[in-house]
Amino acid sequence: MTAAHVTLCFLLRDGDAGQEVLLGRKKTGFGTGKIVGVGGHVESGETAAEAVCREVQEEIFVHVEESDLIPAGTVDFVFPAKAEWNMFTTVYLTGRWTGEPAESDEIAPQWYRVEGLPVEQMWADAEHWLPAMISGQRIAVEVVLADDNESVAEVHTGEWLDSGAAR
Ligand SMILES: Nc1[nH]c(=O)nc2c1ncn2[C@H]1C[C@H](O)[C@@H](COP(=O)(O)OP(=O)(O)OP(=O)(O)O)O1
Repeated sequence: MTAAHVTLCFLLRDGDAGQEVLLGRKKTGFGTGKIVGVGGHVESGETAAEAVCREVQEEIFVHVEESDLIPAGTVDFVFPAKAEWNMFTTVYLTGRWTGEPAESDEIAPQWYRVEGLPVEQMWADAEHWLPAMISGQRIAVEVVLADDNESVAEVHTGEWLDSGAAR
C-alpha cells in the first residue's frame, strides 16, 4: 500500500524565554487528542508546499507565503500493524506569516518553548525528529511504530537531499 502524502508546518518565533514553536491539540480525525503539528493531506494536483499553505490557512487561519517556507526534510511514518495509516510527510518551518493563529474545528493551536515540548502528549516519535528539524538539521527520517501503533520500534535518520519536490 502506498503511504498517503501529508505535510506539516511548524511556525517558529522568539519568545521571552527562548524560541517557541506552534503546535496544537488535534480535535478531529487522525491522532485526535494528541498535540501535533499543523498540516494535512496533499490533495491531487497540489504540491506539498501548496498543500501546507492551504492547511495552515484552514486549520489556524494564518497566511504563509510559499516563498517563506523553509523545507526541513521528510518523515516516513510506518505502521507495520496498520499499513493503511502509513504516511509520508514533507516538513516545513517558517518564521514569517500574517494573521494570529486561532482555533478551528480541527486544531486548538498553542505556543510551546522548543526546550519544553509537551512530548508526553505528542506522538511518541516526535521527540526523535522535531527538535532536530527545528535546530536546522535537514533530515530524512523513517519512523517505524511498534505493534501497538503508538510506541516507537525504530527510527532511522539520514541526510535529506532536497529533490526540489518539497517546493
Ligand atoms: N507517528 C506520527 N507522529 C507525528 O508526530 N505525526 C504523525 C504521525 N503519523 C501521522 N502524523 C501526522 C501527519 C499528518 O500531518 C497528520 C494526519 O493528517 P491529517 O491531520 O490531515 O489527518 P486527518 O485524518 O485528520 O485528515 P483530513 O481527513 O485530511 O482532514 O498526522
